[in-house]
Amino acid sequence: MINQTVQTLTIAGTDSGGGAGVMADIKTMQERHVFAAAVVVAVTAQNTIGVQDFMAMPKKMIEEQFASVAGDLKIRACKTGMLADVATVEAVVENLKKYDLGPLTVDPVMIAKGGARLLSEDAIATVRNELLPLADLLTPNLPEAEELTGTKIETKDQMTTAAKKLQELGVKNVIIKGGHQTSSKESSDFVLLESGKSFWVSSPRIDTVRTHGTGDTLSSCITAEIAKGKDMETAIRIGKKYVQATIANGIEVGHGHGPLNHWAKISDEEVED
Ligand SMILES: Nc1ncnc2c1ncn2[C@@H]1O[C@H](COP(=O)(O)OP(=O)(O)O)[C@@H](O)[C@H]1O
Ligand SMILES: Cc1ncc(COP(=O)(O)OP(=O)(O)O)c(N)n1
Repeated sequence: MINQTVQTLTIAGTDSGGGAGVMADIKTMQERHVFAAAVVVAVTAQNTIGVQDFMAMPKKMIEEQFASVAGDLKIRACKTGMLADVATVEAVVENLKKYDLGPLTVDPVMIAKGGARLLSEDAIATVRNELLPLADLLTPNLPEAEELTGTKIETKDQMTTAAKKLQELGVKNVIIKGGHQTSSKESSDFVLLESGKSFWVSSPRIDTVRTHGTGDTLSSCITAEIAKGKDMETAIRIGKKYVQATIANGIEVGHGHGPLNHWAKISDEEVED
């Protein structure tokens, strides 16, 4: 008898250009050897140059996708990405409460690298008050952590304080990503675990414009590792190694912020599944 394949779910928006959102999530999960399903909550017309347009899915369609997935698959871990607006966040929260989809990683996507808003301003409070308390892991970048905590974050000390504030909002584990700190030679993310343990995961900053989808890739890799049964710290460390490899081994696609190389491999001891 064949063991059941580890199944994961992304709940996010699509990227027609293939670099971010559901597309980056599925490529990452596939590369990390788990099966990926998707509840598409928004569709974007997007490429490496920017987001040209987007449309959120109607509530009924979101509900039906959740029912289809939960009615057939055994999801071991899931993640959220772009959630567009208040109605979409509320629909996702309702369905996350309804079905057992395993540990939840929330990537609170707000603004794309090109500057386009992927979450309406009035939906930030809904994410903070309704979605965050459901999250096993929250993965904000610096501007997202600033919005969610209502504080300016410019220093490492401010990152650690913000992580504590985010935990107070009901999130179990937090990783604040430092990718936007472009003046630093290292790309350092701060992790605060449920146990109170905290640490930095750092890697050399790579000087490239090909960083479209870094946040999605990190959060979906961590989700895949959690689904495979890795503990939170190990899953985060593998996620960081994988995202570094996908940036370091760049591919040439498009004319703007190019996508990552999801084929990039990390060494066997980190893959160990
Ligand atoms: N130029 C870079 N070199 C190395 N790592 C990077 C670089 N840019 C981002 N990262 C890493 O990619 C991950 C995603 O970070 P970030 O870009 O801040 O998220 P987002 O895509 O959500 O804005 C983090 O682990 C961060 O440290
Ligand atoms: C549909 C969609 N979802 C998420 C993002 C943002 O992805 P992220 O990994 O934060 O990468 P950048 O936008 O910062 O390149 C997106 N662009 N589209």
